[in-house]
Amino acid sequence: MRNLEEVRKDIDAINQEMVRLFLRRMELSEEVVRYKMEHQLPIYDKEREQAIVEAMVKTGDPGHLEAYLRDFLKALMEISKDYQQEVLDGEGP
Ligand SMILES: O=C(O)C(=O)C[C@]1(C(=O)O)C=C[C@@H](O)C=C1
Repeated sequence: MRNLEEVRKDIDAINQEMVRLFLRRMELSEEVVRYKMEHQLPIYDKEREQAIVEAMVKTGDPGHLEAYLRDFLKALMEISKDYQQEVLDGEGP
């Protein structure tokens, strides 16, 4: 078994990548909501969310971690929608 410090180093590296990707995803989410505002479309798109989760479960092949992957993706989209609502309300950048 590897020691705690080594494993934490790997987690730190993953966190760095994830933060970069998360912030990029949020930028794209803002782009989407600005499009939606212009075209009078609702923030919430149930079909799109379901399609994302199913596609990621299929390609990610998470095995026994499937429920956690589903929770992770749903949490990401909740955060994305919160941000979109903020932009819509005019509180965004
Ligand atoms: O694809 C969209 O329509 C988005 O607004 C993006 C996004 C997401 O964060 O993935 C957010 C809200 C929608 O309910 C679906 C997906």
